[in-house]
Amino acid sequence: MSGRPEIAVIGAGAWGTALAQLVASDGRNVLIWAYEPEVVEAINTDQANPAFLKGTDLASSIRATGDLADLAGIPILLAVTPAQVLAKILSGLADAPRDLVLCSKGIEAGTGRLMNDVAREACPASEIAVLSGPTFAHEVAAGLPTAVTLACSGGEAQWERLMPAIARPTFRPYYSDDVTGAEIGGAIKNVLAIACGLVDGLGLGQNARAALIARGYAEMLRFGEALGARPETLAGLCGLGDLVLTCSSTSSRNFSLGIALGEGKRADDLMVDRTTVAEGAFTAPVLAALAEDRAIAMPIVAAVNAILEGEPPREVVAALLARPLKSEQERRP
Ligand SMILES: NC(=O)c1ccc[n+]([C@@H]2O[C@H](COP(=O)([O-])OP(=O)(O)OC[C@H]3O[C@@H](n4cnc5c(N)ncnc54)[C@H](O)[C@@H]3O)[C@@H](O)[C@H]2O)c1
Ligand SMILES: O=P(O)(O)OC[C@H](O)CO
Repeated sequence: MSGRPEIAVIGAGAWGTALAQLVASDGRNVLIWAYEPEVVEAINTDQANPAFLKGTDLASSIRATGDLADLAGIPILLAVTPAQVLAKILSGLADAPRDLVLCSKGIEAGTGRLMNDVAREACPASEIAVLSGPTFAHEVAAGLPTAVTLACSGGEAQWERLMPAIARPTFRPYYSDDVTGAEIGGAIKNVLAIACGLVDGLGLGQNARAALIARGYAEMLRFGEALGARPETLAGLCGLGDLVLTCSSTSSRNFSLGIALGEGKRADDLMVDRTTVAEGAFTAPVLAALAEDRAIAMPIVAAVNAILEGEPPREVVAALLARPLKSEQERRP
């Protein structure tokens, strides 16, 4: 790499690495921060990240570091860590005016904060944006056509700054200024994907899966409304779009986790040795608690949480089906 990087990526999992490859595809210098020293080494030595994105030859303009201090002065940072460690990692960054684009999907356990709340507190000088949508990392890394929501707290001026950095011929961001809506879609679809995987694992059929997607979307809309998200945001790529992708493919870690739970494996055993992140397992408890505190009817989210806590899936499903019949627009459980 010659010259100062214009973009940095924080987090070298599958998605951070794919985004680095995407933004480097026009020859831009990109610096990626990785948590594991061996990932830094593999990227700098072999232009590869076999631990998290096997089979991709990374662009020569991508370099890696394990030192957050190296990111100082870079005007655009893409934050792509697991949601539960974002606060800790951002607290290690020197605060400075810059564009901070949040690409993680989840809600912080313990605090109930969305990622933009986490980032505003850790990096008050930054302007926050949220990039979210139906995006399997391996497809983006392969240059397959993809579209996302890019919600900019800094409005159109920030969008104009970010476009040249992020849009590419096969990667189409769509503008929004609804940062909260963009985040809620991505966080909740992970929990609903576990629910749809459970349907597969339990052999409950495709009617049940379609019902869960539609009724899960109703839960997403109710939660979004309570937090001030716009329904049209949730009807877009970052909500419905991502729900459709993640609830129907074994490429989704969340969907696959649901299948394994439905087949009778225990959540504790499935989570213990994981190196990749299934965010829905961390979001489900905090989301279920937030919904209960605010009296937002989210029975599917509560059911997923109960199964993650060890309740037998078939009993949880039976209880879900035994609820009183009601209007499709009813807002109570
Ligand atoms: N993979 C995808 O297709 C995809 C697409 C869109 C969004 N996302 C979101 O991006 C975020 C990152 O997911 P991913 O798929 O890139 O990760 P991954 O599952 O591929 O890898 C796990 C990541 O967690 C990091 N990690 C583990 N423990 C850590 C710690 N203590 N501190 C800091 N980092 C630690 C690892 O370094 C690695 O980067 C998640 O919120 C995910 O929902 C993923
Ligand atoms: O593999 P998952 O379930 O984390 O899904 C990845 C992306 O969020 C899909 O948009």
